Amino acid sequence: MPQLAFDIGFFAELPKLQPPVRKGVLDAWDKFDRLTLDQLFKDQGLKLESLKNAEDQQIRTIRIDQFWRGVVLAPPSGDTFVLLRVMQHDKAIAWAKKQKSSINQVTRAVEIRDAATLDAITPAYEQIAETSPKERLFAKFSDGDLKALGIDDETLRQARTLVDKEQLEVFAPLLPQDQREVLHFLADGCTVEEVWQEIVAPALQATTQPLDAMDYETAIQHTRARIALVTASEELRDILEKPFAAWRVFLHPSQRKVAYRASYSGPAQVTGGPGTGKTVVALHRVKHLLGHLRDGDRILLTTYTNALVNALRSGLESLVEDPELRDRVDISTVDGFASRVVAEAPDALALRPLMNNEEESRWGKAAKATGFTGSAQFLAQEYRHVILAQGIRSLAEYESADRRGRGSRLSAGERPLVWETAERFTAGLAEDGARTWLQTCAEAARLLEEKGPQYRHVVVDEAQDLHPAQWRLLRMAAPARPDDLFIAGDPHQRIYGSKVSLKSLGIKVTGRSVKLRKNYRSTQEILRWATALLIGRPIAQLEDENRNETLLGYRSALHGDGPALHAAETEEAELDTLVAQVRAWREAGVGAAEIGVSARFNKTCAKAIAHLKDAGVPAASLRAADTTGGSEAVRVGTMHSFKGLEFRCVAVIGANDGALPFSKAVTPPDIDSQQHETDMMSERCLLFVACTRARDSLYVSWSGEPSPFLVESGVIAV
Ligand SMILES: Nc1ncnc2c1ncn2[C@@H]1O[C@H](COP(=O)(O)OP(=O)(O)OP(=O)(O)O)[C@@H](O)[C@H]1O
Repeated sequence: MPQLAFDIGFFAELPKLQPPVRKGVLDAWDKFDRLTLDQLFKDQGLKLESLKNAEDQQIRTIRIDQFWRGVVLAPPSGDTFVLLRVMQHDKAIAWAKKQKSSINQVTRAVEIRDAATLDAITPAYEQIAETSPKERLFAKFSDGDLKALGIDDETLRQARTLVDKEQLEVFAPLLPQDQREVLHFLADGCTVEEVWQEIVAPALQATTQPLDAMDYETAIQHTRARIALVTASEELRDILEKPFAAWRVFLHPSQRKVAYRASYSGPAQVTGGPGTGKTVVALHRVKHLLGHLRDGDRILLTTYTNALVNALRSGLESLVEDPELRDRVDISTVDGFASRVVAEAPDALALRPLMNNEEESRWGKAAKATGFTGSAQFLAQEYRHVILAQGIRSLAEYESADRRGRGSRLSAGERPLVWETAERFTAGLAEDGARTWLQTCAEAARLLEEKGPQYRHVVVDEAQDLHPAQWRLLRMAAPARPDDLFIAGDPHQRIYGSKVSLKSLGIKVTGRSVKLRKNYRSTQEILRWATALLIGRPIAQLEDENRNETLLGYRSALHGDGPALHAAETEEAELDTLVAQVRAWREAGVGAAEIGVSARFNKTCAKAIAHLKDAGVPAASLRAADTTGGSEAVRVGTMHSFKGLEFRCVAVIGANDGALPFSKAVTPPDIDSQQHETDMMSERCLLFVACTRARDSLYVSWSGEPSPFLVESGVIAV
């Protein structure tokens, strides 16, 4: 039976296709499903035509409607066809004629390249290279190494002509996708071994069969990272209706390898820069675990904010169809989980959670009562980063506690007074029926220690900001067995001032840790700009705080404009320009809810909402839009609340000196020098997080003096 499969290149263009064209795709798929091979080739409506003067007679076109054509790979044997692109008639014909298909000898995957354009431009680059004083870009790699990574003879010839990364950017979109990635990784400084692990090893996992260079039927089945086989029209309809949901169907080989590994002997970790699909991998891992769950077993899937809980819930709904299976997953913030455990305890007391701004004044009061003369900020941090972090329950434990990581001096003689003040603080809370969130987590961990774990697996997203008390709770939530913890996080996105490493918590992921490098969200231009904010700043790993993380090989295959920057004289003028920018996006066809506006402070967000509304643009705060169903409003929220989210267009406003870094969020160096450094880094990461939420367009503005982060990193001209 013939069938029409779908190439990832088609999905990438899908959001731009109008509904009638998508319907045409569905009808075409239906024909492939219904007709015999002979009928297909004869069908006058479909016109499965080969093209004159084409590079490859296997590349044909089909009619989608009067104006649109599909470009199809139609192998000479087998009956699986692949829809590569849907384009307007003339463009489709021109594009189709230039493409050539092949089967990669190493990865065994089907590849498509723009052979005509590559042939046309390569001689010119060969000439440039001969006279260029620069060393060739891949000079240090032998032909043997490159071939072992799947670089074929044609690409090898082209790669050998390149002298710099700019030239590679010219060739890259024309090359077969895997080979393009191999060259990008090597050009970015990755080793042959790293690239092999990233690209070749996962592809080889999919097959052990010997290669027949003409057996497209088998090769198509093996190209799961780029070619989707759809078995039912409902499934295709669902895919066509959710054009941004390609992640459900296609996983990059490195993503698939992590998510669908049969089993991990202990905790496993996936890291990677923003937009590399860590959340996607976490969701697929949940799907995999659900497929192997024993009777009565359950999964806990956690993240950081309620907005992200909602996103995970809808992600899981689209990935796992069976509602009964989905019911075996509890999705919650870690704090939400802690509250539930505590509330379910037989002698549970209903304690109100303490708000952050209340905490410091309570520390002030406790210090006054005991006569401690240091600052309330010092006490709050000592409690958070030493006492709660180490789960200390007595003066004796505190007296022998390791204060490494704290940059403030405290003599042995001072510890009893600090401890007494901490006891005064907690007693005050208990009298008032209140508890900090971290205390709730600590209490929940204690209860689970008594009662035993509630889950078979725990999957943690946005892991980089969790506090040791939260980790202890998660550790207690599942028994220490294979596949107990699956952890996704990015240390470049730490925005809450803790620098906890898994190693220090006794969670060992060595040998079970994978880094993702390909960004699926933003354009390369936006990424390059945003990553410059962090370049040269050491970022401690999630796994081990004594080792630094890098963004080596981190890149996007998407291209577009870089960020638009705007310096305003006053805040009022800045908000006027924001309105103009949002209007321009709307006029270009971007839906209101696809636009996110982010600022450092709530008050700036409130002003932006008011300003947009006054100008007739629907706008709502992130939280309100979620609860009131304001689906047709521009989303406005603080940079903290933007964590983990994404929008087609993002405006980051108020990037001023005084806002980033915000002095109240940064511990003064004389109170704690190390915490000062950590807080400064968090502020910098906050700007990075906000900017990396953008898919197509990023706009950054400030009034008065710009943030020193923008100036120091050289991303704005001053
Ligand atoms: N294999 C894939 N194919 C297509 N799209 C993908 C793929 N993997 C991820 N994406 C898309 O890329 C975007 C980013 O994915 P995701 O949110 O999982 O990344 P992340 O690493 O968790 O990001 P962040 O750390 O910034 O929160 C999403 O729109 C997702 O649908």
